[in-house]
Amino acid sequence: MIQFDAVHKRFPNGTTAVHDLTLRMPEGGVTVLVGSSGCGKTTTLRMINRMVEPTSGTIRVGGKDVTRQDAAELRRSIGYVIQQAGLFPHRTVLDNIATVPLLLGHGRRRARAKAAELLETVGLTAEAGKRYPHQLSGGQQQRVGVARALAADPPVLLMDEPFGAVDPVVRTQLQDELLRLQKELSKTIVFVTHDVDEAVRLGDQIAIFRTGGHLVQCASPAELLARPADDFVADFLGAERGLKLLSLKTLAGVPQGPAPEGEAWTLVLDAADKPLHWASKDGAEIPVRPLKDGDSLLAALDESIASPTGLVARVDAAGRLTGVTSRDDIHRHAGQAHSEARVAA
Ligand SMILES: Nc1ncnc2c1ncn2[C@@H]1O[C@H](COP(=O)(O)OP(=O)(O)OP(=O)(O)O)[C@@H](O)[C@H]1O
Repeated sequence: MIQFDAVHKRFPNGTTAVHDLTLRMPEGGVTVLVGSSGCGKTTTLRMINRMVEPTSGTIRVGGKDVTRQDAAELRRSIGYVIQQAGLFPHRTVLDNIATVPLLLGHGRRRARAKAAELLETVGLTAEAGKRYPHQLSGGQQQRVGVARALAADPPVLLMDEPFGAVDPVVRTQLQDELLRLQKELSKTIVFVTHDVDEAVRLGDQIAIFRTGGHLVQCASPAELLARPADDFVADFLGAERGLKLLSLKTLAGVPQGPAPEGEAWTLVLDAADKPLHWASKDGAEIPVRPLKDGDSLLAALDESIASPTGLVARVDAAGRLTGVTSRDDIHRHAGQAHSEARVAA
């Protein structure tokens, strides 16, 4: 767990970057820091590993005051990932990842073996390990950055806009990858971003800052979306708060019934019962996007609008049809999700 108590940071030029910050970042969870430019997110992050020293207040990591620990040692025990990956250009990818284990005194062979294992963990091939950073795409470089930060198996990972410089498709892939890794590794992650959708997707809790380094609200994504503390938070989250909330709720538990037969539209399946498309009596075909229980209510709402029948095809993990759900049922559950979030908040 990371605990900030009454932390202030005032730079020598008089700028207050962080103002009286008291914040708890739970162990094994992802805390996302968001807010407009210059509101103190990076400064907050960098005070955790003492790249910036607080003016007053205390920061504890795992119960220990960071200012009482050797700064270099502390930094080695905390993974740090930045936007441009920050890789050493003249070292191979494998050697980049092996840097920290080497610094920690592991032998060269052990450090490289660990690096090879991590390459695979972040979804890169052994061949990529032999290349130099400039020979990789931006998304691959970010994966290397994550692998390098994980190399010492630190309990804490600091990530400063790690996916800010890649296109939206790669960004979504990297987010998925991080969520998958986090399920396995349960690190205590502090993640800075400008992107509200990224925050909602990744955060167990989101801390919203405003200029002057003031923390305005810290809550789970569902709580924030259902009950923003003030107009600043509401504006920051954007006009589509309701839809964002639906992105957090899944289809599991929403009723389904048999697919219609002999009506204006029929759901066509292949031999393995996998939905192919909707077909009308006069031969028109409309694509179908079958959804699984783990897909979001937002995806279901979207598909129910695209579907010519208002019905959403539901499939099991193997892609076989389990039933269909009506637009009305999706609306009802969407409404329920909102009331539950309001009550819980
Ligand atoms: N070394 C420094 N000396 C003086 N002022 C600084 C220093 N570093 C940051 N600041 C100022 O402190 C404030 C907070 O900066 P910080 O980088 O923490 O914000 P941020 O929320 O991460 O911003 P961004 O989203 O633009 O990266 C800003 O006004 C910034 O100009």
